[in-house]
Amino acid sequence: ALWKARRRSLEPPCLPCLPLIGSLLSLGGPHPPHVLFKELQAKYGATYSLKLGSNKVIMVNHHIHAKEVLLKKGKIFAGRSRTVTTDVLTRNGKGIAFGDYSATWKFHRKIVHGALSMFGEGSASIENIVCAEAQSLCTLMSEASAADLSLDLSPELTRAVTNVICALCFHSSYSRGDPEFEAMLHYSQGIVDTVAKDILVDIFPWLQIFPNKDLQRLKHCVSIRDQLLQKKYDEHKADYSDHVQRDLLDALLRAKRSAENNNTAELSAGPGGLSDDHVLMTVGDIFAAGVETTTTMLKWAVAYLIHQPQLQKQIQDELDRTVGLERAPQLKDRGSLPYLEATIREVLRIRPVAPLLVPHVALSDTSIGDFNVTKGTRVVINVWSLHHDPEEWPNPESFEPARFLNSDASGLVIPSPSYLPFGVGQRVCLGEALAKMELFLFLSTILQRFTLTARPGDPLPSLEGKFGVVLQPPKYYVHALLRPGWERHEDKSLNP
Ligand code: HEM
Repeated sequence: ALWKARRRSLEPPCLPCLPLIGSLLSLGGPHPPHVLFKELQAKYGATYSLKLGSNKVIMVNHHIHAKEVLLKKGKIFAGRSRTVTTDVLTRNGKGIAFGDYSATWKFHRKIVHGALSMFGEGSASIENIVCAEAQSLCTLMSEASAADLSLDLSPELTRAVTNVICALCFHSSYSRGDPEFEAMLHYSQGIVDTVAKDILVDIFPWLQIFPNKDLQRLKHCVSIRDQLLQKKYDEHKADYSDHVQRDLLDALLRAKRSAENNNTAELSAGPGGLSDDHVLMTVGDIFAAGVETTTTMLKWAVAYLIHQPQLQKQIQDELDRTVGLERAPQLKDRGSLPYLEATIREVLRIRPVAPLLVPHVALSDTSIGDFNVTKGTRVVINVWSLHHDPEEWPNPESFEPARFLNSDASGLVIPSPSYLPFGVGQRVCLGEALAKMELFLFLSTILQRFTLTARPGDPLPSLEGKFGVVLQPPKYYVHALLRPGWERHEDKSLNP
């Protein structure tokens, strides 16, 4: 009994010397936070804590504890903390990503999940939207290739991915240079930058990287965003019909109306239901969570492909065999392109875009393994540690898509439970299916046509991440070479 009592009162080892950690940790410094927190395991074990005034943070670096937090005790750890910026961004927590766990939040998440799966795998429309964006990106790359120019793909990928999200949320698509679209690109960047900084400061206050002018910038960007969202919302309300669902806004409007007309327990969202603010903030969330992440993963994938011409060749052989040159790749080809799928999985492993997920908060007193956890504690899952655990991933820093292939390379596997690029459980990424679809369609469409190389005379792209908003590859230029056999397809877009 004594032993049990002792066991129960175990506290995770606490980092003793914050000024030291604080000085090691600076965003521009040699150790991005996730790397430093991985290294500290050697001294403190895989689960340890940091205490900062009244805030306590537990850092989880091993998959067993990570799954206890996210799955086994997923509801207990489903909370989020509020910060100054998330309150500004989400009208005091009315979105999903930063909304605290509640009846309204659960209802809200369920509606959005349903609406997204409607557009998800198996359904044609979003696939067509993504394919069209991929084709238009390829046209641009062809023009550059014909003029022997190299491209910074970053803004082009951002534009393409933003257009997909615009189509999904309010069935509008924009051409280059459209003022509304340019405004959107601009404010989105401002929002993602400031919010991500503030989340880091919430967990690691000593970083002190969040000056007042960031808050000013955020407020400005949010007000521009809100005007645009309000305009779209008003338009949707004006021509809403119960019988047509054109996009996510329609789906949310319908859910809101049926909840209002129907007070059954199942549909009830708790006091207040879904307000107009909730609907607007959902769309804001999808933009904030869906653009930068997907774009960044595409940039990492291209950077790694440039490093591995052999891998490009393997994927292209696969494409030539299954898709050929006469049509564009489609989602249904996914099962017959294992090398490409394995490459996507490996990119998500080696450079997880959200290496610390979004911090979770314990909603009541609980435990992780033998360690006590008190209500209100923030829990950070270090996915970087999970994905670079040498026990689970031999040579973790080496980029080897074949890890995800079965022994005769004919099918896919997930070789370790230490793999959570989208999180798991109550707070799992809502856009996982959409993001995977985009990665597959963009990369297959590009590789069908082009071989990607560095700009002549340039070194290969750096594979070191810059930690800021998300884990970003430094800027690089791509020299895209049209593949043999493609000349005759020029000026003609392929239909899926
Ligand atoms: C490759 C691209 C993406 C990656 C790697 C990614 C990863 C993640 C991760 C790690 C989380 C946090 C999980 C947690 O807190 O435990 C998350 C949350 C979220 N993601 Fe994604 N994401 C991606 C794309 C998208 C897209 C395209 C959308 C839009 C539809 C999206 C919408 C969301 C939302 C709404 C949340 C908040 C969920 C919640 O708090 O309940 N994500 N994502």
